[in-house]
Amino acid sequence: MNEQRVPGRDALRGARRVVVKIGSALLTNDGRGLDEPAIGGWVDQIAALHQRGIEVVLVSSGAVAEGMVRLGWQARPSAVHELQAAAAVGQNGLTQCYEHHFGRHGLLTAQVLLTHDDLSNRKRYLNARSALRTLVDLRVVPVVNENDTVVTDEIRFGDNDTLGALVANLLEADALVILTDQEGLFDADPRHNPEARQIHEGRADDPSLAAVAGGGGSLGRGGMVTKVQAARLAARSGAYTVIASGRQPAVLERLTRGERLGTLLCPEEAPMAARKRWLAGQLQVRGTLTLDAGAVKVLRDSGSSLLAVGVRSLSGQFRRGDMVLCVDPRGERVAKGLVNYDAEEARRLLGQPSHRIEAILGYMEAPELIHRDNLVVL
Ligand SMILES: Nc1ncnc2c1ncn2[C@@H]1O[C@H](COP(=O)(O)OP(=O)(O)O)[C@@H](O)[C@H]1O
Ligand SMILES: N[C@@H](CCC(=O)OP(=O)(O)O)C(=O)O
Repeated sequence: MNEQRVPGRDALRGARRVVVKIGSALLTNDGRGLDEPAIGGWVDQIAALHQRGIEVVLVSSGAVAEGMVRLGWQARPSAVHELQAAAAVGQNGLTQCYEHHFGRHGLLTAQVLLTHDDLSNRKRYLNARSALRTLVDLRVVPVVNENDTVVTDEIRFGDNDTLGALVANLLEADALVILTDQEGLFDADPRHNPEARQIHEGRADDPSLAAVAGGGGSLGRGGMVTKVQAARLAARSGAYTVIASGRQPAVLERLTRGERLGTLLCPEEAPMAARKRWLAGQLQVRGTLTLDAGAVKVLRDSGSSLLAVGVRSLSGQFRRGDMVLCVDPRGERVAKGLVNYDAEEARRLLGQPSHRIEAILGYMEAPELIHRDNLVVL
C-alpha cells in the first residue's frame, strides 16, 4: 500500500480538546494487573496538556484485566457474567489509580461509565453530552469506560476504540489519540511480520487501511481493525485520529507540538466542513431564536456568528451547548447551531450588544450567542 503524505500534523498542534484512549494492551502490564508507574506517567502528560489549556477526556480500558488479577483468575473468562464481575471489581482499581495520580497534580477526576444505549438514544446522548461538557468546563478530567457490568453481548462496544470515537463526536473534539502497544498502524501486524512498515499518515476513510489492520492481542480487544474504524467514526465530526505508542516518552506532549509520531488519520474533508455536516445531521433542536432581518442577512451572506443584538425573541428550554433553530421574522428556517447561553440567560440578552453581556449576566461566556464554527446555514 502506498503511504500517503497528508498535511495535518499542524492540526494536532492547534488542538484544544482531545480525547485520549489508553488500551488494555498498554495499561495492564502484560496481564500482571495495572501498570501503575506507567499510568502515573500518562497522567503526568495529561496534566501537562491541561496546564497548556488543552481539554482532555480520557477513555481508559483495563477494568476486566485488573479485575482478573484481583480475583486471582489466570485466563480471561469467556462467560459474559464473569467478564461483568471482573469489570466491576477491576473498575474500582482503575478509578482509584487515576484519582490518586491526578490528585498529585491537584486535578479532580470523574468516573463516567457509558453504554451503547447512552450514545444511541437521543435523549441520553444529550444528557451524556451535557454532563461531560460540564465536567470539562469545571476542569475535571472525565475518565470514561464502557459500563461492562450492565451491558449484554449484543449491545457491547467491546473495544474502547469505538467508544473513544463516539466520545470525540459527542464533544466535537479536535483529535482522538489512541495509545497502544505499537508505534502505530503498520502495513501488516508487526507481531507476526517483522518486515511490516509503519504508515505515518493516511486518510481516515481509505478502504485499504481496513485490509492491513489485524486483530488484537490476548488482553486488548479490537486490535487495529477497531482503531481504523474508530478513526473513520471520529472523522465524521472532523476529528483527527492518531494511533501511537504509549511507551514513547512524552508522546502526548510531542504529538500536540506537531511531532511526526505514530499514524495520523485525517478527516476526508476539512474539519470545519465535516463538523458542519455533522452538526446539520443533529436532529434534535431544543429551542428557536427569531432573528431580525439584519441578522438573517449577515448569517446568510457573510457567514458571521450570531450576536444577541440581532435576536428578537426565543422559545424553548435549551441549555448552553444545545442545538437551536434560527428563524427569520416570518418563521422561515435560516440556520441551526449550538448556543452559548441557556434560555434564561439568552432571554435577558435579547437585542443587546455583546459589550453589555457581562453587565447583564455578571459574566461573559462568549461575545456571540452562536459562534460561526457552530452554526450551519440551512
Ligand atoms: N497492521 C497492524 N499494525 C499494527 N498493529 C497491528 C496491526 N494489525 C494487528 N495489530 C495488532 O494490534 C495490537 C493492538 O491492539 P489491541 O491488542 O487491541 O490493543 P489495545 O488494547 O491498545 O486496544 C498490536 O499489538 C498488534 O499486534
Ligand atoms: N471495557 C473494557 C475494555 C475493553 C478493551 O480492552 O478495549 P481495548 O483497550 O480497546 O482493547 C475494560 O475496561 O476491561
